[in-house]
Amino acid sequence: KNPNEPPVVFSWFPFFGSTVIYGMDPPAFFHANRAKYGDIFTFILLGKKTTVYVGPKGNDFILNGKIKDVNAEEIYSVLTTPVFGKDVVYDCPNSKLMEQKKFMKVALTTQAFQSYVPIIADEVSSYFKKNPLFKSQSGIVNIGPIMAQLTIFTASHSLQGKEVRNKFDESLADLYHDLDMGFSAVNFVLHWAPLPWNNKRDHAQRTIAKIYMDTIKERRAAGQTNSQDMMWHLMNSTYKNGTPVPDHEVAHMMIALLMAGQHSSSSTSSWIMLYLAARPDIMEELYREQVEALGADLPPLTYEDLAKLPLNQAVIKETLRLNAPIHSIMRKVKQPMPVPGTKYVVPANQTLLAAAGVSASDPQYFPEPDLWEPHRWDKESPIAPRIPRSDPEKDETIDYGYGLVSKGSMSPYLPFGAGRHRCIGEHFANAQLQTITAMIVRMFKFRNPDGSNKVIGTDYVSLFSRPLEPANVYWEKRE
Ligand code: HEM
Ligand SMILES: N#Cc1ccc(COc2ccc(/C=C/c3ccc(C(F)(F)[C@](O)(Cn4cnnn4)c4ccc(F)cc4F)nc3)cc2)cc1
Repeated sequence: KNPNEPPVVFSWFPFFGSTVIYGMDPPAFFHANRAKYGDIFTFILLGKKTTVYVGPKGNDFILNGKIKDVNAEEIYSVLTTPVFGKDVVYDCPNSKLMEQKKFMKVALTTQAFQSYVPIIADEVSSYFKKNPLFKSQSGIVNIGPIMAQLTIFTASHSLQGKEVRNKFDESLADLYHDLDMGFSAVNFVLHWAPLPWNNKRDHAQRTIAKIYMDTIKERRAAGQTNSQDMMWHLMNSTYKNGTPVPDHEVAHMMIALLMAGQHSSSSTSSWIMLYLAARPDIMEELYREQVEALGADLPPLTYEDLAKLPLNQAVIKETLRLNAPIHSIMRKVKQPMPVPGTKYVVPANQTLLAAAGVSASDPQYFPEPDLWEPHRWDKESPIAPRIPRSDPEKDETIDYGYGLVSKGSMSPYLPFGAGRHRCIGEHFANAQLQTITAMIVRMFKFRNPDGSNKVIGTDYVSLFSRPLEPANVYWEKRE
């Protein structure tokens, strides 16, 4: 028992340690051990000492850690590089990732969102018109696969471009599935294993990358259009050292963005539909909110309309509070890290784990934390979040090379992370999720098949937490 290191979670097993008990339900594992040991404790994850530091201080310690102290790519690259492809994201120096995030962010402008919202809205309406499962007036459907299809159609058409969207109706869907098989938690540990699916993953990665590179050549030959999509921006970007972004890096960044957006948004949109089925009253309120704000004839949705629908926005915010798709953010410790305010020093070569979701369900910040209640985000709500309003000066923002990001160091609500590795897809994700939700509210009424207000449990085994399957919803069309 080393007094200079955080307490270690007891376990009977050498090597495996607490891996399985953590892997089955990470939030339960975090809460149970926080009660026993406090905000900072170490557990053994597949032979690796992993120090968890929860709460706003822990989030700040890990997410705003200095680049000389904490490293993301050494942990994530084994998982992401075989799926995305080489030379991008975690297969390059962090300084290059910062430039790549700047290129991506440049493409995610208000003007781009203004063109994306009608595209997403049309994809949603035509999806339900075409899908034979929704021919009748009402029925029961397993919602996960529906939202996964909706997400890939809406994200590929808006963010990736029309050519890519059309290819999802042909070969790309199966290739994407093979690639996706490689994007799983087990590959975190068995990435080296010649597992059958890893060969399919590698073939899919090369084939999809080639599809993107052929599309890039076609577009170059056709000459500049005014299209807003991500591919054009990446194709016309140049690194600080004067090198234009090579075609293979454009293709690999497009795959990275496809994977990021797909898993995070399909998980979140599935949760949203399950919460609306559990709370039909909220779904009715959302419908009335649109009628009052946009008119009873419900005109085609625009990007500006989304800001007129505060409850619609709160539904996404509240869902991400309870069901953030990334439950564990991990970093490799590069040199000993003294923990401020304690006698602890986290040794080099250990893993640090930030679990931002723990403070998002802490009663100290969110009264009745386990209650999914979008109205808690209303001004005068009795269960309003108690987020220490760190005054604007102190709520420092910092620029790592891709624009100002809030350090978010005192916030108990960080579904998009914070600091150097913070998400650049937040605004796209919100526009996509708000549009999908608003369109579905227009077409359907949901409830649980048994009429209860229950919500299904979480599958933590895959890389992104998502609802257990099957998760059935009773739906009926609004006349
Ligand atoms: C609900 C949707 C989403 C959630 C909850 C989410 C969450 C996160 C989180 C927690 C991180 C920080 C990871 C870390 O610190 O290790 C992150 C990073 C990132 N996300 Fe997202 N994300 C979402 C959607 C998206 C979308 C749609 C895109 C792309 C269009 C995207 C692209 C990225 C990128 C490029 C990073 C930077 C990784 C790094 O700098 O290391 N995300 N996201
Ligand atoms: N027994 C057992 C047993 C033990 C343990 C477990 C489970 O243990 C764990 C532990 C950690 C994790 C971490 C999730 C994790 C991290 C990084 C990424 C990512 F890098 F991929 C991402 O951030 C994703 N992203 C960002 N925004 N949207 N998506 C990203 C970044 C940039 C980019 F361009 C594309 C990206 F998509 N993805 C996921 C998941 C499961 C199960 C079973």
